[in-house]
Formats: sequence, structure tokens, C-alpha cells
Amino acid sequence: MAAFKTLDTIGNVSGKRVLVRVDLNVPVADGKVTDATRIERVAPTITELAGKGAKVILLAHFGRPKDGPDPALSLAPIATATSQVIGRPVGFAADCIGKQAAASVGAMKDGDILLLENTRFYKAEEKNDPVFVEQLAANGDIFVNDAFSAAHRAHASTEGLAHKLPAFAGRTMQAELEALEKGLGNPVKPVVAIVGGAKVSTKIDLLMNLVKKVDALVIGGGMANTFLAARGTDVGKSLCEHDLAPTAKQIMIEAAQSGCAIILPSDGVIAREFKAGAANEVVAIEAVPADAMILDVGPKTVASVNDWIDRASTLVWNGPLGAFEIEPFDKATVSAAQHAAARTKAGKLVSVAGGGDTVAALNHAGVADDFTYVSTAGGAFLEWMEGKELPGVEVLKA
Ligand SMILES: Nc1ncnc2c1ncn2[C@@H]1O[C@H](COP(=O)(O)OP(=O)(O)O)[C@@H](O)[C@H]1O
Ligand SMILES: O=C(OP(=O)(O)O)[C@H](O)COP(=O)(O)O
Repeated sequence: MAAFKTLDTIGNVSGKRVLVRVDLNVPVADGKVTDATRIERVAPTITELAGKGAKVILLAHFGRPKDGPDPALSLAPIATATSQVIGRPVGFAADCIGKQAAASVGAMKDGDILLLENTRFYKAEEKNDPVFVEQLAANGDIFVNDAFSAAHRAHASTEGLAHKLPAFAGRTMQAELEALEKGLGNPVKPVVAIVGGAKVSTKIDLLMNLVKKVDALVIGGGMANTFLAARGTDVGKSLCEHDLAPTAKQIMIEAAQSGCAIILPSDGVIAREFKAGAANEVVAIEAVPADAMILDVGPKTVASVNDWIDRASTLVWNGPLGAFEIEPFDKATVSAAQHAAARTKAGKLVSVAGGGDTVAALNHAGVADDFTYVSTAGGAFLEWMEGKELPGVEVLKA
């Protein structure tokens, strides 16, 4: 981390307005945060700056709003959750730029903490629009980026601001990069990756390079369905991005050329409703009915996944194997997580897992503390693993 500007070199922040980019894109159910890991990880940066008398102004996104402000994706409830984690008040401004933001920032006292509304309520955020960067920068004197898990995005609040204001890496950004370098900088082979989850379109391209770096790629969750469909297996009503079949095919060709084994589910747990306790059954993957969804990988697949974990010296994992939030579709994820944790505890495996929902899944399985390292990042972690430069990190280099 010597090449990065960290909080150690930030100087006197007392009375300064410090814009802190955090990742508060946390799992929420029925309006409640179900896993606060990302909030807990950024807490040290927030309390350190506030403790030094800074006015700490938090910038964050939540979900992927399509057309401007969406009340369902407001950060207001997350301000309350952040306050509970930090143990001190966190104010909230209903806009991240303009008069409302300026008025809330103007009313802050030294040491106060304020969360601004979802930056993605403006399309200009994702476009890294210079005018929007100026509008954000108007409320700050210094920029601190503590959102490693959003550092693969070249957005206004993750990249643009760092060009506009004196910029520093927060404590979590620093810790994530150090821990990933330590755990995976020179991974012991065989390296096995497990990739699952639901963000198929934003993660599938990463797999093209990942197959060149790992010895085996186990694909589960929603991601697997796109690969299954690409090879001609009918996945019924499962989450599947059929238009990405050519990409999936290309990845399988690339993997064969690179000597990377691709492991797809051989069976699945199917249901007709996406809800806890939905009637379900295990079927061979070739026998998914047209009106059913695969919500978890089946027991034969779990045995195979655990076997690949046994063969690995290093495990890299992003994305749950099934819809783990709704029982009983958590079984495969829990089994694989517990298996990897036991191998890690026995000193036989270096296990690094990451992603907002993956962390929640490991917590649900009760094994997050038994992994070698758990990153808050999913996509960013995979891109780091690929060897890609992350825009939000590059811009912090001294
Ligand atoms: N077979 C499946 N069908 C539908 N959703 C799934 C399936 N498998 C996993 N998921 C969903 O994937 C989501 C997590 O995906 P993702 O956001 O890519 O992971 P992370 O946040 O760890 O990077 C979870 O909400 C989970 O319910
Ligand atoms: O949750 C996140 O990433 P992850 O699902 O890869 O862990 C980050 O907040 C980035 O969100 P994005 O993938 O909508 O840009």
C-alpha cells in the first residue's frame, strides 16, 4: 500500500468537509438490513475521521435504479442502520447534490456524520459526468474512498471525485487490498473458483479472463443457468440471460484451451414460486420442467462442489450457489461454505470469498470467521483477481 495515499497522510481534517465514498449496498429484506458487514467494515474510517473533527459526508449507491429517484432504493433506512453500527447519530439528506445537500452539509458541526441520498438517482453518476462530479465536489474539501467493492466502477463518486479533490484511500480500501495481496498475490495451485449469484450480465465477462488464472471454475446459482442454456439444456423459468449464451460458449472454449475445468450443476432444486418454503423437488438438470425455476443446485452437484474444494489448495468464491435467502434453497451454499471452512481450519485450504450477498451467505452458514479472508467485494474482487486495474483504486495511487 505504500503507493497509495492513505489516512496516515491526510493531515489535519478538523473542520474540513470530507466526502467519504462507502459501499452501503447491503442486503435488505422487509426494510431491514439483513447483513451489516459492509457497514461494519467502513465504520473505522468514519469514526476515525469524525473523531479527528472532520465533517464526515457519506456518499453511496444502493441497488441499480433505472429511471432516477426510486423510493424503494432510498438510502434513508441505511442511515439508521449505519447509526446503529457506529453508535452515534448519522444524519440524512434527501439529495446528494444541489440545495438540499448543501443545506444539510452547511448545518454540520465538526465531528458530525451525514449520509447523502443514493448517488445513482442521477444517471450522471454512472456516466462519470464532469458536471455531476463538480456538483458532488461542491460539498467537500477532501475525498476519501473506502468502497473497494465499488472500485471496479469508474463512476463520479468512485473515480471522478478523486481527480477533483485531494484523494485518499480509507482504512477498508487499504485493508482489502493488503489482505487480497497477502491471500491471493501468489496463490498456491490448484486454484478453484466458485462463481454463482445473480449478477450474470455484469460478471460473465470476468470469467473469460478468470478461466486463464484458475484450474477449475465451478459455476452455480443464477450464473449456471446461462451456461446450461448455452449448451442446450432447458432451464425452464430459471433466472437466465439467454442473450449471453454466445459469451458463455466462448468462455467454455477459452477454458478448454487454458486447461481450466468447468463444472456445471448436474442436478437442481426446482420450485414454481420464489419464496421461503415453496414446494420443491430435486431433478436431474436435463429434466427441469418448462414452468419451474432452479433455485438451488442439487445434492449430487453439492458433492461434486465439495470434491473440487477438497482438490483445491486455494479457493476463490463469489456468488451463492442458490437463492440462499429463502430456505430451503440455502442448502448447497451452506454445505459448500461449511466444507470450505472446515478445510481452511484444518490448514489445507486458503479460502478467499467476497461479495455483498456472499458475505451474508457465509454469515448465514456461520462460517465467515473461518475463511482465510472475506472481502466485502464481489465483482471488484473478481476483477482484481483477473489482474485488471480498478479505476477507483488506480486514481488513489500517489
Ligand atoms: N438459482 C438462482 N435463482 C435466482 N437467484 C439466485 C440463484 N442463485 C443465487 N441467486 C441470488 O443471487 C444473489 C446474489 O448474487 P450476487 O449479487 O451476484 O452476489 P454477491 O453480492 O455476493 O456478489 C442472491 O440474492 C441469491 O438469491
Ligand atoms: O454489491 C456490489 O457488488 P457485488 O454484488 O459484486 O458484491 C457493489 O455495491 C457494486 O454494485 P454494482 O454491481 O451494482 O455496481
